[in-house]
Amino acid sequence: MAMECIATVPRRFSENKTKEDSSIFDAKLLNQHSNHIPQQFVWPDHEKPSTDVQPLQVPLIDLAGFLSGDSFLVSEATRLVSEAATKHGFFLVTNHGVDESLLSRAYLHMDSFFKAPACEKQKAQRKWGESSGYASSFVGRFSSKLPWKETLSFKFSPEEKIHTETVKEYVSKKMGDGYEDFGKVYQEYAEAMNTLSLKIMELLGMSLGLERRYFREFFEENESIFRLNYYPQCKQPELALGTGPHCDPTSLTILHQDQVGGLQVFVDNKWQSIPPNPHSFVVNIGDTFMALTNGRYKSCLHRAVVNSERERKTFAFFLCPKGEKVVKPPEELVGGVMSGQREYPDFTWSMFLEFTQKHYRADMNTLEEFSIWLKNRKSF
Ligand SMILES: C=C1C[C@]23C[C@H]1CC[C@H]2[C@]1(C)CCC[C@@](C)(C(=O)O)[C@H]1[C@@H]3C(=O)O
Ligand SMILES: O=C(O)CCC(=O)C(=O)O
Ligand SMILES: [Fe+2]
Repeated sequence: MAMECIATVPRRFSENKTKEDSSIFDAKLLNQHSNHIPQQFVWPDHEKPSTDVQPLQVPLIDLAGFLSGDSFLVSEATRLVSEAATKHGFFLVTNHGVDESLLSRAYLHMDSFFKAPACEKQKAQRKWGESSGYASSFVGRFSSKLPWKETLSFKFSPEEKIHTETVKEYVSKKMGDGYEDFGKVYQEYAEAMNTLSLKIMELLGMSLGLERRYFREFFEENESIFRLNYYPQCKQPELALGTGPHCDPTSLTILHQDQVGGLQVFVDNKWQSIPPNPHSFVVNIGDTFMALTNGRYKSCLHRAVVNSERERKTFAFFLCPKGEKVVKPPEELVGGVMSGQREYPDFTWSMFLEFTQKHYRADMNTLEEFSIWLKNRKSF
């Protein structure tokens, strides 16, 4: 990997930062230079991490069992998914068919990128309003409650459907020579997530009493986001958050976390942890899928905490429909035995994504705020 740039020492964080300032967040240097984290990374008391967090029991779905067609295994999988998705939207998937060696290669390459000098990472710097690219500290985007993480996000569409820039082409364009293997492993990972997400869409469709292919066809052509989350060690983890409290605005999130732990979900009025399980993926419903089910399946509040001992790494694949597809629930989930009441307006993912990238920081109210924003736009 080319290291032609000279490591730049990041300018110190000071109170009078302007939004335009793209100060480099180099946690290693921040950690070495002070026992206190910059004020911009300190969260308000009511959002600071809690200490006595217990594990949340989420069902472990045997995906191979579901796909085998065995009637008992199918009914067991659909029952467990229906219960979890109706309550909090989180479940684990095992026997998923993703190659373990792909996972270990993906983690290895993550180290090589996030441990590179800041100016090397900045070659892929996220541009304002864009959902792809490298982001550190988010200081150019938010002025307070900064997440203690660095992220590298890619756009992904299954090539056989619409030819868009692939992950490996993006990496080559942004990072140049020496990143061929890096681009290849994340292209392969994103393709594996696309395959896995469509299988899960079959399971979700059946669990709602729809045709098995209903949601699979809705997402066959997708314009998804694949994100690497790197959470450096933090000197004051009791004051910071790796990722703040939010519901994913997307449709379905497939997350792999390393062995460190830190993902928490707000269920039954308290924060509960999802312990690491290397052989499974954490899957959660997002706002867009909640709208597609007319509110039947829940997009749930969650966050990531950090620690002072170990860095933490996770991969998040966010399945999103084609940008211009209209997001509206099937009649079966609105009429019939249902109240006939629509919970959310029709919208497109491209509008919702633009809302989160240019107008509103995703939190626990994103979908409601977006619905209001849409109505206000229409009344002009
Ligand atoms: C569509 C997206 C916006 C975010 C990345 C994906 C799905 C999750 C969103 C996010 C992680 C929710 C918390 C706030 C956020 C700003 C972050 O911490 O990164 C969100 C992402 C984003 O807007 O970049
Ligand atoms: O990294 C994690 O544990 C969660 C990250 C997350 O929720 C997100 O990126 O949307
Ligand atoms: Fe999330």
